[in-house]
Amino acid sequence: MATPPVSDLSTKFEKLTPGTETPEVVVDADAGEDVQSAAERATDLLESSYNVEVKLADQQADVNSPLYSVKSFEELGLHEDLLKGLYNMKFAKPSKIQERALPLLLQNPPKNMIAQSQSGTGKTAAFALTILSRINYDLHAPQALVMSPSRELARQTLEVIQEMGKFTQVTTAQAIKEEPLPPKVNSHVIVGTPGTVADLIKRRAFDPRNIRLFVLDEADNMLDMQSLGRQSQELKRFLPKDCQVVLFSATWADRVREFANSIAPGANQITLKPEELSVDGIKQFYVDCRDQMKSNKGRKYDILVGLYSLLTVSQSIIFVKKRDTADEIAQKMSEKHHAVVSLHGKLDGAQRDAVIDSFRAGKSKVLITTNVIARGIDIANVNMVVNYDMPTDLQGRADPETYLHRIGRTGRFGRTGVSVNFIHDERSMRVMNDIEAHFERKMIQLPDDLDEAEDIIKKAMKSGVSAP
Ligand SMILES: Nc1ncnc2c1ncn2[C@@H]1O[C@H](COP(=O)(O)OP(=O)(O)OP(=O)(O)O)[C@@H](O)[C@H]1O
Repeated sequence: MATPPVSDLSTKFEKLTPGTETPEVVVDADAGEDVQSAAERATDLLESSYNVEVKLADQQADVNSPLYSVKSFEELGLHEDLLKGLYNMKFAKPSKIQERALPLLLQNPPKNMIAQSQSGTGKTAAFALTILSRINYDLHAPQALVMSPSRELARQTLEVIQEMGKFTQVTTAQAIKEEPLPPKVNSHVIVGTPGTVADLIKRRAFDPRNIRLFVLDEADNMLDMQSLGRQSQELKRFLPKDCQVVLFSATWADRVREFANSIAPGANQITLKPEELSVDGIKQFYVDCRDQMKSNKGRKYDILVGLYSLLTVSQSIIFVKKRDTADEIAQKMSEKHHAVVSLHGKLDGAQRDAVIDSFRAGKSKVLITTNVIARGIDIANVNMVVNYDMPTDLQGRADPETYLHRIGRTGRFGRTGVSVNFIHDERSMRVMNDIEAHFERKMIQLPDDLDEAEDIIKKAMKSGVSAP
């Protein structure tokens, strides 16, 4: 059965609660998450007195902002039920990536897409709208497959699709580790991690021949990780030849571009230069702990806690290299009465869900984590990101892509936020300098005096002024 043209869909729609037809799918063994975890090498801060500053209207009026667009959602030719969904989510205007990508994504015959845009600029909505525009709602079978690198991101993306499609008949299923698997999946959209989706296909839980859209979110990350890249490629072999392949990410290291081109041949491409990637609303700082640590005046951890005891931050995320460090810091900060949780690959699925849900609901104020949720997670109240350990690759070299994704957990869609790097030795300084050089952006040193540092961070959070 053919998909009705975008403008014809209204006649086909009846109200239906998303997800009522098919229970959410869940499975076992998920290599996606395991691989992600293996790569983990890498307060209630008193009462919050700062509200996250949002100047969306101003930002969307600035032609140089990635949030600016010439057009409206109506002009992008979206169906009125999707427009309703967008307005219900309080989306007034498309962002630049939405304005540029949507006409290309919706053209017929469909063309593949490899797209890049800064963190927090609305890439999810761009592919979610494409999916919701392309589904044939009369056909009760999976037609879009979305791959995410982590269970947290898969769950979040699923919710976005459900919310955006609230006024359509869309049905969705999630394919993530440790969840019960129905023998047959009939939902229009499956969002999952690659290993679990592969498992679904292996078990013939759905017919892949109906898939018309294959989306790899955070695609560079998946293609860069050998087993995920292989899995994604294998999955693609089961899909129809004319299936539209859509790859989105904020970062595209050169080494994965070739792979991307092979998985999405002939794609339309939207790219940015490294120096265009930094989000202006995120002010980037560092504390140099080297002298204090040398003179035994304080350990790195004491400096972190000292900073947190002074700062009033809405919510924040602290990134560390090892799972044990995450747990240790969480425990010590809890003893100091901060509302802290830790999240990493050692936890089981239910525990991970409980932790992220509690943080999302604002019940905990500080999330300490490894790279496992460095990408995609969208929580508006996060206004500080701390790199307790600088992000490095397995060889100990600077990992600018992970750095950009980590700090991108703040400053979402025009909000302001700060990031603070903890520099404790020559190596971490070198890593930071390499990241500065990569993005052509200097980070600002915070003074040793924590009261002064607090003052600077406070102003940065309020001002929205870019770091030089
Ligand atoms: N046109 C819009 N108007 C208002 N808000 C929007 C619009 N598009 C997206 N948003 C909101 O902006 C936030 C960031 O969007 P999203 O998570 O899609 O960013 P992203 O580009 O995928 O980020 P990342 O690179 O971190 O994955 C979300 O809270 C989303 O609801």
